[in-house]
Amino acid sequence: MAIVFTVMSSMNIIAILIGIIFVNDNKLNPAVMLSITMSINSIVMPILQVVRLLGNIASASTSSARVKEILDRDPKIKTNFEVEPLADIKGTIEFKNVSFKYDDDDEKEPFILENFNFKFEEGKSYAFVGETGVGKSTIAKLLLREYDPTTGDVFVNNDKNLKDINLKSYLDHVGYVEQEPQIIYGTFFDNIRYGSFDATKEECIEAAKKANLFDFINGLPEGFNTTLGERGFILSGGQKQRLVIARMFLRNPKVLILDEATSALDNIVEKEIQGELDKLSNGRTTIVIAHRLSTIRNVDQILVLEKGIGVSQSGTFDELKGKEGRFKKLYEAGLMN
Ligand SMILES: Nc1ncnc2c1ncn2[C@@H]1O[C@H](COP(=O)(O)OP(=O)(O)OP(=O)(O)O)[C@@H](O)[C@H]1O
Repeated sequence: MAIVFTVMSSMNIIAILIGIIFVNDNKLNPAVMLSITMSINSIVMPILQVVRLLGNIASASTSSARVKEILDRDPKIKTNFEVEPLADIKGTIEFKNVSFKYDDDDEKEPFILENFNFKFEEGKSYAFVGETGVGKSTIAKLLLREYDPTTGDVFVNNDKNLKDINLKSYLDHVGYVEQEPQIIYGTFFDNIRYGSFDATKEECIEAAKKANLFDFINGLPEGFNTTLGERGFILSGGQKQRLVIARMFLRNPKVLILDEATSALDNIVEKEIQGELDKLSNGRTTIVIAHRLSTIRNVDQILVLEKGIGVSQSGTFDELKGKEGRFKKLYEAGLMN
């Protein structure tokens, strides 16, 4: 297209130069030359526009072919929306011979989890600990079905393969408290209701009370109608955590995944929040992805992950802290703080 543009412009300039020579030699009237130049321009400009348009059409059709290629791709995670929804999560959740790596196609990439086997009992609490990068959060991602195992399976309700379950209905029963609490632009009501859109104002207030957030919100001039988020009221780290905990009380999930829920808080706030988290976990299958051992004192079972080994130790906090092994090392390294 640039070539056409250059050729057309050059021809235009040449025509003008020839015209000037003719005018100088008195072979052409200046008025006639002006009208010829204007006529040439009025022919050339539309041709250039058409050429430009053709170029745009060509690049748009290449882009739309790329978009189609992406849309036509089979999603890796099958959502099974056509399958009957899961009414509840009951019984065990089991990882059976699960091996996982993020890039299935890369043979050189090592497995993050290799032949991992574990059964979570209904209503009990578990914590994964281990050095950074060992695969703790990956376990949470597999439970949330952000990924499927490379090999092996995850079974819920004792024997239902997670791959075959209606994904939305499963996730409706799973609560996830992530490292960075997500606050949306909206009021406290909107933020607590986020994820349980049918909840009434009374239910939101009840959830805020359970998360120990009610007195704070009620003390604000606009109460639950205070706007949060970007350009709105800014919450502290602890208040954000409480807001997410209130959301969870409202959603009332059967399975709770807490990914380093208290990592960003100071010790005093962390202790206060821990009380609310313990209340929230009560009676639910709870899986904590932990960095600070102080947050998992009360869980039923701690699993220590080690690179290349998988689960190297398991037991209660008190059992593990007295035993030789990785947990004792982590404990003595000051991860209690
Ligand atoms: N989306 C991803 N794509 C590719 N590799 C990833 C991805 N997410 C994590 N990893 C890699 O997988 C390994 C395990 O990560 P994971 O986050 O599960 O570890 P972790 O034990 O939770 O670590 P941390 O304590 O630092 O959060 C790490 O080597 C990490 O770099």
